[in-house]
Amino acid sequence: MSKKIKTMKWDSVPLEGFPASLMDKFQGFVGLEECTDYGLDKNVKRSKKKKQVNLQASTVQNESKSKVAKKRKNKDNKNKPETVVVPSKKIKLSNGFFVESCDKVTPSSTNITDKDGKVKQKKESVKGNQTNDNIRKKVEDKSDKVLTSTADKKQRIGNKAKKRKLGEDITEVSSLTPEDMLSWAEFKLPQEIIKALMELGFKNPTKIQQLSLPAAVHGRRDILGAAETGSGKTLAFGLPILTGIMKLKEKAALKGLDVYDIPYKKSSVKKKSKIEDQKSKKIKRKGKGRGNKEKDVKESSEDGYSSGDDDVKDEPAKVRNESEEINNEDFIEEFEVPVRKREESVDEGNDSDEENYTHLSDMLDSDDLKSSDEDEIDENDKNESKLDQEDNDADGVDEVNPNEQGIGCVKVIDDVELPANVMYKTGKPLYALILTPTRELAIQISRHLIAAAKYTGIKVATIVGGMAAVKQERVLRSGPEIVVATPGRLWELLNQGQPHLQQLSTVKFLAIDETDRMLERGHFEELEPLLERINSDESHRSARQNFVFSATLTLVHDLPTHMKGKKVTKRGKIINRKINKMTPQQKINKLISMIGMTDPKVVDITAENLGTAETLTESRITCSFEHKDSYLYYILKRHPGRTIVFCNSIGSVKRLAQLLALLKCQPLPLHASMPQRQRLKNLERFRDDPLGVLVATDVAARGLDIPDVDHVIHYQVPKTAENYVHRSGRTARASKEGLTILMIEPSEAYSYAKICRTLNKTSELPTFPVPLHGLAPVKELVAAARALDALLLRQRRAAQALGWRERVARDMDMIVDDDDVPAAKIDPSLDKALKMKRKQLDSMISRPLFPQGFSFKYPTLNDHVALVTPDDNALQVMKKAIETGELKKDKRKSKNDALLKLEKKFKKL
Ligand SMILES: Nc1ncnc2c1ncn2[C@@H]1O[C@H](COP(=O)(O)OP(=O)(O)OP(=O)(O)O)[C@@H](O)[C@H]1O
Repeated sequence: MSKKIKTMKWDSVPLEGFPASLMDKFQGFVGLEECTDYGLDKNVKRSKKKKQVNLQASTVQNESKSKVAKKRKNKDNKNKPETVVVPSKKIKLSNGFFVESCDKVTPSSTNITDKDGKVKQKKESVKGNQTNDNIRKKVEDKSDKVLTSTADKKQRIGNKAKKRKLGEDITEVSSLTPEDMLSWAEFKLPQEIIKALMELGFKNPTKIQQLSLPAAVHGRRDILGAAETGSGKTLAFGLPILTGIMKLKEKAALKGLDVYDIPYKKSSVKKKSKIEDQKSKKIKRKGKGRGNKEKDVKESSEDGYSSGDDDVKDEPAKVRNESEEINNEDFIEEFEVPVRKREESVDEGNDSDEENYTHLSDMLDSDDLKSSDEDEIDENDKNESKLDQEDNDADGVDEVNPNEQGIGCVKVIDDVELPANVMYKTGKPLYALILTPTRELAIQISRHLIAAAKYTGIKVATIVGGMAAVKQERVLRSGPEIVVATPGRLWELLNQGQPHLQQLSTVKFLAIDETDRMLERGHFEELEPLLERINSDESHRSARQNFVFSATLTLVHDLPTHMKGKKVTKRGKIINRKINKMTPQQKINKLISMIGMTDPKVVDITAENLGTAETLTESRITCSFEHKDSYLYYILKRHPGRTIVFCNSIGSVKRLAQLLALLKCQPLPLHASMPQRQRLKNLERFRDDPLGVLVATDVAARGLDIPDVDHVIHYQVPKTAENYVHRSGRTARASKEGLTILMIEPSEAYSYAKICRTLNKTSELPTFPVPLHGLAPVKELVAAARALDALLLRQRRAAQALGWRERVARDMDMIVDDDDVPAAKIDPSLDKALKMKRKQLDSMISRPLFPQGFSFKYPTLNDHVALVTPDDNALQVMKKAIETGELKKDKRKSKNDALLKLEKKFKKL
């Protein structure tokens, strides 16, 4: 040990985020940090000073350099072709921003002159161009009706080069003006948010946004929202959260209060009861006037904003009209809170702080995504802890290089038990927590929020498994106002004592997306303790605003057969164990109590279609198990388009992806046992390819917002009606049209009938038209691919067996000499057969599948040079079939009576 260290004394240091009075509650800390005698901090400061001195010196140099550079730049500019920009409209926003709408913005004159928006606006114009390119490409693909293999390839490659991130919008930079945004005015959202919405091109709120924003923003009510898939639920909770955070910050800054102490929610509710008390007293006093007064109140609440009768949309207005005793201050302002000076560090909002934002591709581009076997199932991010621990070990030296200081810094935390009911204040409050069931959804929601919060300075962090925890911790250290997370990783970091997350019990906003899925028993074991932790402080729980959203919030699926009806025991005793399934109201009540909501407003607009989008066209294909692959291949080839094929298991996804790859369909698999890096890559590739085929499990069923998915194919009947709704909801989003095809084999008839019953379908789904004569050559081709697949499987198994022999020998410390080394080829006949089959398949794929004169508009299923006509559009084909009544005949003729019988049977039950 060096002399310096020997002479040092142990000293106590304040822990980040903990008041000194609580320090003695902790036991088990072994602090070696003091060994550094704060040398690290000092040195950091010193190095900062050094940097400043260097900066000053360099500015003198830079000034002279910049003169030269300017000259060069001018010279360069002279050489460049001049771009003339003619702004068609220039409007000044109330917040002082200028908005121009130009036909061509390359580069805008505003971009050059406007200091504030210089970089951002340039970026936007680039994004806009890329977007246009993308859309143009798609339009060209479809309207030109010609797809050459080279063009197709180029397109795929071109799209790859763009590297947009998951959840990033591809809509064109909108040409909306502030005047177009009037329909948002009634919600009184901050100008910064309106500006972002304008740029996103969101001219009007969607129905769910319209119905939930008044109660959420003005009434500060908890919201239980159920609306069809793709209807904008994310912003229905995102906008109130962003607005609420801005108001809280504003209030804290104005009055010098501690944000932690400002209650947010329930003012309206408490006040409502107070007002109602006063109202009733007044009304009693007024005697005769009572009837009129009541009528007035009722009328003001009948605003069409709620499906229930507990609407508070007009509360502020009502209050003002109603009584003079109740003054007309803003709802937040009404609270008398203990005045406490804020800590200096509270005001941390900084737009330009890029590091505070989590960027998916930042994570992807760096090599800290983990390898395949580290990453298993979303819902159970458990296995990651060990590997991430290694990352954490390195984390201590992340910001300061120990070698530079000469003395390292060691943190030893010995199984610390943090008291659950302690309030943690880090000076950078965590305002909102958003929980989602899948990692991809968390990333997507973050992106949507970041886009809406573009001008607010609010930072959003994404905390998900499958990515290095060290980066996520770093982002958390910067104190983001919003954390979007999956339960597993959040729970892990929370238990590791991550300071920012210790504020979970004081969050002002909690949103649980896809709530019904999240709270399903046995799915997220971390969720229950998480909620316990979040609800551990009663005063904060009751002041917290909660948002619970899903397309199937009020949908209750049938119980599995084993849970209903009579059961005969081994001894022959008959037990009637009929369990009644929950009613929608019971389901909602359960959610309310589990989350700790109070007085929520229920906005359920799923009544008619039970969660599926109005613009969705549903259909089915009934076939034998044997022919499912052929039907699927037929649809993919006959009706090309961006398609998601859903399977019920990881095994099915793997098998199908392998088969489709052999058939040259370029499938992109997605399932929970893939490495996270690959999952995201495949999703991004799928999004960028207008002819992409994603083969996925239900991990992709909920929430994913990939624009312009043309078809959703349920390769297997989903296990529940909820899954059917969510899978189907990946198409027909944001008022666009889409088609879903449910593939049913006889053994799935029961599940199909159950889904129909749960979704109140009075008749069977219409059959998707597939001409049988068109299917014959497809069957032949698929059979050849399957044969090849079987041979490949044999080969893989044999190779695995050989590897196994070698491994066992090594494990037993056996000397493996040359004679023992297995022959490179296990079975020469297998190899030969493989070669032959491959050749055969390739030649079949290259041949026209249909004889000349075949009724299809193009001659082959497999030739990319084939013409694609609008008649090939599956949605149009289906719609036409419905219109012409082809289906009625089909229904009578078909052998699906078994399904109808089953359905009838269900009705009798
Ligand atoms: N006001 C709006 N105007 C136009 N588009 C909007 C608006 N609000 C949201 N969107 C867009 O609608 C699409 C669907 O939104 P979102 O993902 O929030 O749907 P959702 O209801 O949560 O769907 P799901 O139930 O599948 O999770 C997104 O691309 C989003 O950008």
